[in-house]
Amino acid sequence: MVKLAANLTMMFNEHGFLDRFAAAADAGFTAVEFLFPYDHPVDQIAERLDRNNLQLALFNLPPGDWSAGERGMAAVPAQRSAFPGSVALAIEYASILKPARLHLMSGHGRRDDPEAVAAYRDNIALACAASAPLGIDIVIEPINNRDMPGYFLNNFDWAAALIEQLGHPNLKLQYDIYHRQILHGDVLTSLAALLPIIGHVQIAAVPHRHEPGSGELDDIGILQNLDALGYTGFVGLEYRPMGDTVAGLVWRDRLTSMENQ
Ligand SMILES: O=C(O)C(=O)[C@@H](O)CO
Ligand SMILES: [Mg+2]
Repeated sequence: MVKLAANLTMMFNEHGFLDRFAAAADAGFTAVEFLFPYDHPVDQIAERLDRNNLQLALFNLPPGDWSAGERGMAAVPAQRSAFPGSVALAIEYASILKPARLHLMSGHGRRDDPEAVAAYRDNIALACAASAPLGIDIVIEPINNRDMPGYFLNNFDWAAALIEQLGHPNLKLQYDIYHRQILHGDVLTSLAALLPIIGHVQIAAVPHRHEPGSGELDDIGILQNLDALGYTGFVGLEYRPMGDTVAGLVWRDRLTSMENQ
């Protein structure tokens, strides 16, 4: 049975951020994830997790100035001096919130730029070293160019080769099925091949990023396949509900009834 984590940045937007924890628990979730906690005092988030008996699957390191279009700092040479401070902030939150994984975003850049690649490798090493004592994995996620034009990490094979080359024991792949399908397709075969390095999975229907099962792939079949492969991590539900979040959860009932067959 796959372990689902509601993504509180995208789901339950009927409520303010801190109230989404109770809404997710009321809807039957036992785990959540979100993109960025940094606008809220860490103790308030910890209290909501605790009060609602929720595990935290994942959140992201600070992305730079999101409203100015920045989407991470790790592969951005001009951000080298700011990067250690961003890791320190993430570790401050993580030491209290205790997520299973932290997602490190690359930012914009080109993989044929040696300075960007060098910054990325060095910054990954720094983030892995800082999170290892907490028992937390760093995950890196290839993101498609349609949603994030110019994003540095936009290739699954390149990401997998880098993870192998760097050899950090706590560096893993964030496999987002939505991005995978848009970038390369071949979801089932690549899930099986990459399973040993996958630290976190996310899902949304392609192409509109709505509820699983509402797009071009058999998302429920893919989740069953992932389970059969022996994946034991979380699956983050990183989708934008078409309407009311709870009403849209009928797809989850279909998954559960198939799992119980
Ligand atoms: O966009 C995604 O996919 C993510 O997982 C985010 O963490 C980054 O926007
Ligand atoms: Mg994702």
